[in-house]
Amino acid sequence: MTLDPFYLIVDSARWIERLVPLGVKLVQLRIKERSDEDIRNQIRIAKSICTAHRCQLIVNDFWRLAIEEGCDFVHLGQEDLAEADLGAIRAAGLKLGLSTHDEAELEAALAAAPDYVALGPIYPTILKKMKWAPQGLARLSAWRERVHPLPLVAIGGLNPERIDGVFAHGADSAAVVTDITLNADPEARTREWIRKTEAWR
Ligand SMILES: Cc1ncc(COP(=O)(O)OP(=O)(O)O)c(N)n1
Ligand SMILES: Cc1nc(C(=O)O)sc1CCOP(=O)(O)O
Ligand SMILES: [Mg+2]
Repeated sequence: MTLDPFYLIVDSARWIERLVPLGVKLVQLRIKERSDEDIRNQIRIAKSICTAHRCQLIVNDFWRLAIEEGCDFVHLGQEDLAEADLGAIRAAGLKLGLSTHDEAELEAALAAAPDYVALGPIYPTILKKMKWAPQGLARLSAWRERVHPLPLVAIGGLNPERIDGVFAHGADSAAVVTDITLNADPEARTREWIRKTEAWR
């Protein structure tokens, strides 16, 4: 399986409506602290937009809703993984991406036979408080060796200036939130990301 090198992560279907039509091919819907009803509704809208634009939708955390809504890819962190029913996810035909932040998490992730592994935060992130120091690029290269032949996703503090570095150190896809969603012109920044990742596509 291959992943698009530009992996957009957003917190609403509204963002998906705005940015996916620009040519985004891989997007994660990462919604926190909303009712199941609201999240279900946003998954529905996101799925319909992504289908129309041939964009791969990945649902973060809410694997039950993803199954019920006929999605085909979920992302889970280690705490999510501990509580998830992997058998049910697989039986429903969903692909699975997993977060890792240290050796123990990498072992646990590989044991779950995921479809990709993410390593973060590569650089400091302002999106959420994290207990891990920035991993840096050398760690990404080490993960590349360990994760092969699975795709490796880099996440945390990425921007267009840092893209070439993460790919040169073995990432297959660069995931991003605030560099786009907090940008003064998210549409222009999205186009810049698509251009900058073209060489890796
Ligand atoms: C591509 C990607 N990598 C890592 C994460 C983080 O997942 P998790 O550790 O479960 O934290 P939350 O995103 O749920 O706060 C991710 N979502 N996507
Ligand atoms: C959601 C998330 N997970 C991370 C991890 O390391 O697992 S870093 C991160 C935040 C990514 O946002 P930004 O691109 O704004 O730094
Ligand atoms: Mg999670």
